[in-house]
Amino acid sequence: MTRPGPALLRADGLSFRYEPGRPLLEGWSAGFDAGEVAAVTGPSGRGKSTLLYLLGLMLRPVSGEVLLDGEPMHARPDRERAARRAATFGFVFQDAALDSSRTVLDNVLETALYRGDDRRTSARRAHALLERFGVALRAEARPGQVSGGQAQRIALCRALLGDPRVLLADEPTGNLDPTSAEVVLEALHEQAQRGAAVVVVTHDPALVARCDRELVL
Ligand SMILES: Nc1ncnc2c1ncn2[C@@H]1O[C@H](COP(=O)(O)OP(=O)(O)OP(=O)(O)O)[C@@H](O)[C@H]1O
Repeated sequence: MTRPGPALLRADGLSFRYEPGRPLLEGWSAGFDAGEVAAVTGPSGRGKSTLLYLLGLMLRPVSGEVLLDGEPMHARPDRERAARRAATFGFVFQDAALDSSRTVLDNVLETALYRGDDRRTSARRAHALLERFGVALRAEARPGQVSGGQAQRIALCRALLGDPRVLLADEPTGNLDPTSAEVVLEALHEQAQRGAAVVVVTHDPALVARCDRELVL
């Protein structure tokens, strides 16, 4: 009999607090499978963004583990965690987190170039993504010259550029009109259909209703 493999991404007994601070997570566990869009919801300040940082290997838990393909990541050295992050994860930060000193295109290319991907191939793909999300004309602009909603779509382009196996998105439709939000939601589902585990932090009940599962923090 074949047993199901490990979840693509798994949180196992995660505890975390900022120092000094009250515990945000205590023994939190969940699995995220390929092909699934999971929503993480809960009141403001409960630790949803922090959970994404833990899942995305940007923070280390106080105790517990994040497992990628069943492999525990806690004890891996920073350099290996960063390399795994660049190879596996796409991250859409809540405030887009674009570097204002670089053009939009260079922001989208940032992780790909860190990974050592070919610049010309990556740039072609970046242009196609910017086109798809309606921000191609802004490719040579600086992030300070684009709107909040455009910045959010640019951040999504950066996250999708490497065809990530895990896509972590923090309020990815927060600044968007309904039509643009729909385009983003479709992109999240498409990435899941391509075999990614997608985790979306959101306060939007309409978005939650369109996810496969809701985890309430
Ligand atoms: N770097 C930090 N140092 C100390 N405390 C922090 C830090 N980042 C966040 N916090 C605190 O941790 C708590 C959880 O923050 P977090 O952003 O994870 O919550 P959230 O659920 O995503 O909130 P929201 O829905 O408002 O975005 C908050 O009280 C916040 O002030």
